[in-house]
Amino acid sequence: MKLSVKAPAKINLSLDVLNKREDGYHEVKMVMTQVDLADRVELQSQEGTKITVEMSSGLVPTDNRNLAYQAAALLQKRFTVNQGVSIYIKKNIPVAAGLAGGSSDAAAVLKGLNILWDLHLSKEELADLGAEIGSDVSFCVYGGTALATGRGEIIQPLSSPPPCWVILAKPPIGVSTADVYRRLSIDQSKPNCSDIMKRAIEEHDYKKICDMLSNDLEDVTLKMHPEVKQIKKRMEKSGVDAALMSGSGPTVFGLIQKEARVHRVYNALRGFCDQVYAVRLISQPNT
Ligand SMILES: C[C@@](CO)(OP(=O)(O)O)[C@H](O)COP(=O)(O)OP(=O)(O)OC[C@H]1O[C@@H](n2ccc(N)nc2=O)[C@H](O)[C@@H]1O
Ligand SMILES: Nc1ncnc2c1ncn2[C@@H]1O[C@H](COP(=O)(O)OP(=O)(O)O)[C@@H](O)[C@H]1O
Repeated sequence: MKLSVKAPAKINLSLDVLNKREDGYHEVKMVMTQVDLADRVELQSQEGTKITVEMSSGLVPTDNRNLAYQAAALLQKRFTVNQGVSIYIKKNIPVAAGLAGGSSDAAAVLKGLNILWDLHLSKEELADLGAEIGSDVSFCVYGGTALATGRGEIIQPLSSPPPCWVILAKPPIGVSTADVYRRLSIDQSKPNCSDIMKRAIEEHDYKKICDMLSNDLEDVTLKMHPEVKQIKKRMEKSGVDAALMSGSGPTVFGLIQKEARVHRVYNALRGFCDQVYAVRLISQPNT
């Protein structure tokens, strides 16, 4: 049997870092949402118990360091599955970009193998397993839009934000999430933006969503990589409604509601940065 699962990218509309925990992770509160830039994950049963991964892009290892491999191995071990799988990933999401491409691939494998291997696990159970692979995997299992707390693995689904275009621009640098968290100094007095962002989404208030875009990790990455700051400035000047860096970066996204403006912004960024995408928010959870 063969199965194909879509693995969409995410952006962080807000990201508050609350404190550093004893286990080395940071307690966060963030509003995340998916966009229609997606990898395609193909799963095919294979003889024996071997797990193999192939990718269209050579940038990511295909051995047990691959998050898709880890997802399959986790299910196989936890539920003593006596079957193998070959995984092919058509990579469309830029790697190490703050867009959770690897986490989304892992979530797609969990969801796909749940069907292929007849495991009958609930979304909650899949999300709990996802948290063992990475902090962003649980959100990717749910998909859509959500408030994420804990280290990012506690998910409260939210309604969809008002429809809009999203311009993504990724400079040719990779950013290590661990490195960005390590360099952050937490400002405890800073107001918490995610609660207001959550309310703005519930109220379907596009202007408030734009006004409240906020990311505590942005300053850290902008200081390390001034070219990210340049891209953000360029985006703001070219006419987006609001712009922000996603996750630990370096991708910057801009929100636009007027379709007539999308081409202008896209072209202004294309002259400046190789990887630019004009996509839309996904309005329904990806089941
Ligand atoms: C920053 C965010 C925002 O959505 O996204 P990305 O920029 O990676 O897309 C996430 O918090 C990233 O999630 P993810 O990429 O799954 O992180 P993990 O693999 O769990 O952790 C990588 C490393 O980041 C640090 N880390 C991660 C999450 C967290 N809440 N606190 C941390 O301090 C830890 O040092 C950890 O070893
Ligand atoms: N299937 C995968 N796709 C992308 N990256 C992966 C995958 N498996 C493991 N990785 C590793 O995970 C790291 C983070 O990748 P990614 O999920 O693309 O970025 P981010 O965490 O910034 O959103 C990279 O260093 C990459 O080598």
